[in-house]
Amino acid sequence: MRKNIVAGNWKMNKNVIEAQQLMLQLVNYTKENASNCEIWIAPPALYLLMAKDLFALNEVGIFSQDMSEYESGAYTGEISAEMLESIGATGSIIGHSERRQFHGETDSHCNAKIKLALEKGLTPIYCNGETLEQRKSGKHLEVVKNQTEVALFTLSADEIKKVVIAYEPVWAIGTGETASPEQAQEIHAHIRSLIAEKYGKEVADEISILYGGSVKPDNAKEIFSQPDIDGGLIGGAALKIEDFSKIIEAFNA
Ligand SMILES: O=C[C@H](O)COP(=O)(O)O
Repeated sequence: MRKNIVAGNWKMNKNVIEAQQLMLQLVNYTKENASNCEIWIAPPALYLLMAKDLFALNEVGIFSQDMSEYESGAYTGEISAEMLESIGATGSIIGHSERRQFHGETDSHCNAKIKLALEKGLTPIYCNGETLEQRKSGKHLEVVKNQTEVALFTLSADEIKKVVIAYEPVWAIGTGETASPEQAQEIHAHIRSLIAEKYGKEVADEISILYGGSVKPDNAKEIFSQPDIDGGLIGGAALKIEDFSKIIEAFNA
């Protein structure tokens, strides 16, 4: 079901004490403040169990930042969908551009991971987006189309409805440069229309599409107010409760 979501991707930040402190701040924040969106966090994998414990009584979704395309076995360093399911995780980020850039992840890998996640009842947050070069050469719509088709279009209508998509232009990640609300809206509408063409409008309208790339307290409201933008996947600004909470509050009237 389409919902408004603010998801924090902590990436490779915070030692265990700092992670615990930020989680406790978020536990307190969510106890004291009602919000008009779902709140999800993706801490480093090492802290997922701690997150499950600390948020046991809060409605905060707990996500891994990646998961394996393999089911189980001799894959050193990997975390499986089944492991995530077994600790009660909500889901996993899949295909983040940093995984693509530094670990050679492709949309075919994403497709395999998404299927495994769905089989285990996990919510995949599938990330896509173009590089600066691709945008400058006017290929952004085509790139995102290709990514979306390869990663998602082998899914059934029932399956794709359970996927959350995060459009993250690579040139806006951690750079302080944000896509304008209009640029982001253009791609979000494009993704939704691709899904509508393939699966029908009803299915497309059920899918939450998040924007990621230098979302901050001072630009969140304008970005989230676009008709096809259902929230954000937040990096740097998810690392401080003051910033993250203000972004959550961008959904308040
Ligand atoms: O996963 C989050 C995105 O990569 C955005 O990161 P950022 O908010 O630091 O630009």
